Amino acid sequence: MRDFNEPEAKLDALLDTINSSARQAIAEYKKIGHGSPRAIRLLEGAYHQLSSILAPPQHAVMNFVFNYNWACTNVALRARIADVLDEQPEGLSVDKLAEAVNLDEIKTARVLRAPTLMGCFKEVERDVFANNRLSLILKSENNTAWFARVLSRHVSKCAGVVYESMIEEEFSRSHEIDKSPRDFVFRKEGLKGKAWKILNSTDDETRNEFHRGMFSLSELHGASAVLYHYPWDDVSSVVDIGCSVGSFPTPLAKMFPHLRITNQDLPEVIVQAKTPWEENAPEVLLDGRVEFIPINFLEDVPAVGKDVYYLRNIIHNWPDVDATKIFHNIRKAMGPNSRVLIHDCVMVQTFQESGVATDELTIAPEPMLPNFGAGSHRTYQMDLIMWFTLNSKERTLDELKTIGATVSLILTQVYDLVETMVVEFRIAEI
Ligand SMILES: C[S@@+](CC[C@H](N)C(=O)[O-])C[C@H]1O[C@@H](n2cnc3c(N)ncnc32)[C@H](O)[C@@H]1O
Repeated sequence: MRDFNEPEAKLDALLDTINSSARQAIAEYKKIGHGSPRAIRLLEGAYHQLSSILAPPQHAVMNFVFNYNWACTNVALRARIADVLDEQPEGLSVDKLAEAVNLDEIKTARVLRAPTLMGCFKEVERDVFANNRLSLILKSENNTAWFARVLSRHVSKCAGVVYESMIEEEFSRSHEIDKSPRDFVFRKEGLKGKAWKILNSTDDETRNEFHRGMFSLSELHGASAVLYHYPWDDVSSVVDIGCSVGSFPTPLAKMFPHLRITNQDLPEVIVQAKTPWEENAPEVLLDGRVEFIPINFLEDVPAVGKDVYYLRNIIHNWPDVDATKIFHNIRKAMGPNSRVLIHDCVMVQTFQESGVATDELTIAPEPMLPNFGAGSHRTYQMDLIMWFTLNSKERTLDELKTIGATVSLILTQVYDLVETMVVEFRIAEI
């Protein structure tokens, strides 16, 4: 056992973790083109922790704010620079590139150099840029490009007023959904609109942006891992509550032909929800294994007596009072063998709490922070996005348990899928 009170032992252990996780990621990269999320979580967490110990403090701290890569990425996305470069795999001089996207040449080069430093785009010779493995993701055909565009354009605006929203009387101590920094921005700009009305808007561009963003989030989170990790063979019916346009239930139906699936979302979404099924899984529609039922889950009870009530990226959208209403309505629909699956990012503390069960969670090896530190970067950023846009949050397992307990549901199983977790609840036996 190493004594981590000795600073050197700590540094050596972090270096060992970097070494072993990097070796694992390299082996995976050779096979599938990238390291697995599990290896990358360890690697990112360990090297950030090591560098924050070794670097001058002002250097480490200023890196938090010396970070305008989001602004440069936003320009690249909106000007579709990766699409233009894609036609010139050997590289394109910045004067021609700037002309093609109708921007200033000198500014375009500066916008590209900051992400290039981080490995996104390549300067093949002075003022000649080309795509590389990372910048190809920014091509407009990719869902990730759309999600990155929404975050860097809209959410960054909400982030800019967080402190103001925390000291303005009406917003400061409110945890209601319509008192988010986004609402603060809207009020300042004289705009109106509830978040879900806008996201499910009748304006095709906004709606398309949102739907592609949701597909991207699921890709980013590797959320399809739930298809392989949950025992779907043991259930026969699944309700996807807040299904959107079906990025989860369509592959589920294809992989498990015995399942009967109910899609539930707001009426305006259910109208659009059939199209992707017609395009991607028409055989399931023809089999009659899938149904579409509109719902307002804050008020209505979902389809009754099904085996699984699955909610992905739903509970994190709602403050506690609304999340409790959703649980309450589902509880009314459940039969004795039903279970609820909450599929969200789950917050794990940066410290080891004595007496708090960690269930099935993977805890990082010492001397790393128990939650892998920077290896959990995206989870903590998602939590902030939920706050900035919906005054909501990602939750800890204990917070989820507390909401479940209000309707006599107990946590029975946790599946740690690295970027997200699937948390199973069943009716508590009395
Ligand atoms: C963040 S999206 C998640 C979509 C999908 N579960 C996924 O992971 O891709 C949230 C979904 O909740 C739906 N929603 C919002 N408010 C709702 C309500 N009151 N009743 C039913 N669905 C609602 C939205 O229309 C949207 O499709």
